[in-house]
Amino acid sequence: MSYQDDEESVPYDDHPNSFPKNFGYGQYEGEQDNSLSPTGEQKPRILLMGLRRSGKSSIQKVVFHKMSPNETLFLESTNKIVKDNINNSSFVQFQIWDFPGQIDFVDSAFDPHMIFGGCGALIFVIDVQDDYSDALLQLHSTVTQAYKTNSNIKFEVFIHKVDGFGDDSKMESQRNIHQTATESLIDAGYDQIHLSFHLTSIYDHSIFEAFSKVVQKLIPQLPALENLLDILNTNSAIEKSFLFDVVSKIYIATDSTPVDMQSYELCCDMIDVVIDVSYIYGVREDQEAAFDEKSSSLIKLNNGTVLYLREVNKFLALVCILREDNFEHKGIIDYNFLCFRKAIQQVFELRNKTNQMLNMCNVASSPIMNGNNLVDDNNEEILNDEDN
Ligand SMILES: Nc1nc2c(ncn2[C@@H]2O[C@H](COP(=O)(O)OP(=O)(O)OP(=O)(O)O)[C@@H](O)[C@H]2O)c(=O)[nH]1
Repeated sequence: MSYQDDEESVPYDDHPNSFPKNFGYGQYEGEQDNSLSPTGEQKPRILLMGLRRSGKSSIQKVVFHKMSPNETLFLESTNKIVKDNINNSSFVQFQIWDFPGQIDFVDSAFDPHMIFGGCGALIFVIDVQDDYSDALLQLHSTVTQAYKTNSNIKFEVFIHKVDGFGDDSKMESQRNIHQTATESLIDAGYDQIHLSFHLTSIYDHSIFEAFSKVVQKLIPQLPALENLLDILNTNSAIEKSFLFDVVSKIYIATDSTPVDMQSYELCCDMIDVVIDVSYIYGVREDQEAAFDEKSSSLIKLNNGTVLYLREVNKFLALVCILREDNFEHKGIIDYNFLCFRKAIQQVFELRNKTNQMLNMCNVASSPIMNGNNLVDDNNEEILNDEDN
C-alpha cells in the first residue's frame, strides 16, 4: 500500500464551471506540498472514509474541484490514500485525505497515530442506496479506533446519495442509522463519542451545506465571525448573511439565525452567476482574477427580497439577504460593510500573529509535538511497510 502525495488535480480547463489555476483549491503541478499553512500552522486534516463506492472521491471532486456530479460516474476506484491540500483564505486551510474503501484500519499494520493523530474531523460516508449494515459495522470500528487515538476528532457521518429519496424516507434512514450507530457505541461503553449526521447528495446543495458545517467546526475564530455578522445584520437591517468561500461555495460562517436551505441555495447560485459573468466580461489582459475588491452584485427577487454580494478578500464574499425596502439605505449598508471587512482583516492578522507565536514556542519547547505533526514522511514509510 502506498499513498499519493497530493492529488493529481483534474485540469481546470476540463470543467466548464471551473476557476482558473490561480483561483482554485488544491495543489497543481510544480507547487510544493506543504502540510503547514503560510503562517507555519499545522493544517487540520479531514479524513474521508467509508466503504468502497460510497462516494468519497465524488464528494471531494464536486466540492473542491468543481467536477460536475455526472462526471463522477467515470471516477475510478481509489487504491491509494489521496491527499489534497485545501489552501485558500487563511480561514479555510486544511488537508483532505481520501481513503480507499478497502482499507481496514483495525488491521494492526496501520499505525493509528499517523492516521488519526493530527486529524481534525473524520467524515464517514454511508451509501444509503445500498444495504448499509456493513457500513455501520465499519463506522463503529473506525470511530472507536480513532477516538482511542485522538479524542478531539469531530465525527461526521454523511448519509449519502439521498437524491431521489422523499422527505419521509430520508428521515427514516437518518433515524435508523442514528439509532443503530449511537446504540452500538453506547453498548461498547463509548457513550462520550458524539456523532453528527448529515443527509447529503452531490446532485444538490446538501453536500456543500454539510461540508460547510464540518469546516466551520475547524475554524477557532467562528464565534468572532458570527458575532461580526450579527452586528452587521442588526445595524444594516439585513435578514441573513453568509460569509462564503467563493471557490467551493461552502460558507465559513453565518449569523446566529437558523439557516434555511433555500436561502443558502439562492446565495450559492448568486456566486455562480457573479463568477461566470466576471470571467466572461470582467477579465482584462493585465488581470489574473476577475473577482477583486470591486466585485459586487445586486439581485432583486420578485418577492420583495434583495440579494447583495460584496467581495471581502480574494477568496471570501459576503452574501446578504434583505427586504427591498431596507435596501433604500444602501449607503449605510456599504459603510457598515467596510467596517465589517476591516474587522475581518483584523481577525486574520490576530490569528496569524498568534500562530506565529505558538509556532515559535513549539519549536523551542516541544520536539515531541513536532514529531507528531510530521505525518507525511512517516506516513509514507508506514504505508509502504504494508507493501513489504
Ligand atoms: N446517486 C448518487 N450517486 C453518487 C453520489 N455520490 C457519488 N455517487 C456515485 O457513486 C459511485 C462511486 O463514487 P466514488 O466517489 O468513486 O466512491 P468512493 O467511495 O471514492 O469509492 P472507492 O474509491 O472505491 O473507495 C460513482 O458512480 C458516483 O457517481 C450521490 O450523491 N448520489
